[in-house]
Amino acid sequence: MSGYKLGKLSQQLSSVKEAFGTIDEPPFCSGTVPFSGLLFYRSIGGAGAVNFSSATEEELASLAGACQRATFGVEQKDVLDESYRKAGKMDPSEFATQFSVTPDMIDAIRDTLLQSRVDQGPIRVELYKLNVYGPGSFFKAHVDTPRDDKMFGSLVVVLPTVHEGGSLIFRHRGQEHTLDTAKAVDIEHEVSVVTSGYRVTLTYNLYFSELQTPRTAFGIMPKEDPLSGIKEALSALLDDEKFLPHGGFLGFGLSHKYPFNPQTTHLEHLLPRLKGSDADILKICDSLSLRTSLKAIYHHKFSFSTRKPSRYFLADDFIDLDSEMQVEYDIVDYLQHTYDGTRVYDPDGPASDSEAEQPIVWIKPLTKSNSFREAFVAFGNDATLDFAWGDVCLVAEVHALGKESDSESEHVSD
Ligand SMILES: O=C(O)CCC(=O)C(=O)O
Ligand SMILES: [Fe+2]
Repeated sequence: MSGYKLGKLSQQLSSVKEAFGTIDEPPFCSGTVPFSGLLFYRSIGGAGAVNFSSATEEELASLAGACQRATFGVEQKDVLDESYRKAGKMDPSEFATQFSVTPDMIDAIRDTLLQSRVDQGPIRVELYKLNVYGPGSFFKAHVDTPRDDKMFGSLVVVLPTVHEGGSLIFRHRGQEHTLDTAKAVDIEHEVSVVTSGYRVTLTYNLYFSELQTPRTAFGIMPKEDPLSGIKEALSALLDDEKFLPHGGFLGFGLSHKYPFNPQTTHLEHLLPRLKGSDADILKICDSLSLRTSLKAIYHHKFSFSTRKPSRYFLADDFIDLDSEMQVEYDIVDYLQHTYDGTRVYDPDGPASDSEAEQPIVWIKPLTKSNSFREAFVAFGNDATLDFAWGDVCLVAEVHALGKESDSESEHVSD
């Protein structure tokens, strides 16, 4: 089982990786819709209104004056720090607007962010806040915290006012994008300093309104399956007897970020929540009858100092290392001796030296989009606090040649 190398298959594997690379959806989209209506709000001792067909500086200054200072979330707490976020906020109970999100806008979001390939069910849109960014306001780079596990993104509507600065800037895969109106999901973004005027936004949270079950979803089937080419490429690779002849795993880094708590979340409950291209991968693997599951993948922090960790532990669920008294081995060895899971190595990396390791071929590179850190007491010369780094990834099991790939055979050992 040890020492498997990909060798001559690299060409075929590259085309499978390339095919999977094409299913990633953009993490944001933008568009413009006309609006010239009114916004009413509660102010101290009365009410105010702004007419967005011709909002004046004075009207907007009054709206800004009726706002509270905006906070932001850090580790599940709301924090006020004007060196990080300087803006006004108003809760939906304090205002009413004639602006509404139309079904057309929701369709555009579905088509772009979710790509309509997987039936993700209806989208629920909930007004979350009004924000006013006056002169000198900004919001430094951050990633939004999903309100719950059904939230998949947010919609920011920039109302028509005269202002300069205040661009929404996204960073994704090393590229920077600047937008005026946006719908963002789980990627880093910031609002640049407003240099003059007032930038007024309405933010909506976007949710899947039902529990998502892409595995059994019954939706409108597209005429032609857009994933068929990818399925064929993967199927050809799996049929090649030189590919993982003794079995192993296909690994898929997740594109999206999911809300979870390693102490309380079970990975099997997260599986039906996969969205967009992550859900597509599940669909592709299901269609080829591969056993697919989410795994918590652990490695030691020192692995981060080398270019790429070459050994990991694939755990069937999150492991609560805080409750461990002390860990005497290398964390990957320790986990393997103590928990359900498998030690894996990348056949592109250094050769495996252990019979107990299985190869994992990364069809989509492991990402850090769902990484977490677990503290434990390491026992060396001294007992010191140490960390294991974990991430969540999707894996599909590839069975050894000549073995059935259905779940009946999993109890057969060799
Ligand atoms: O105002 C914007 O464009 C985005 C604001 C933002 O990032 C947030 O509220 O989390
Ligand atoms: Fe944000």
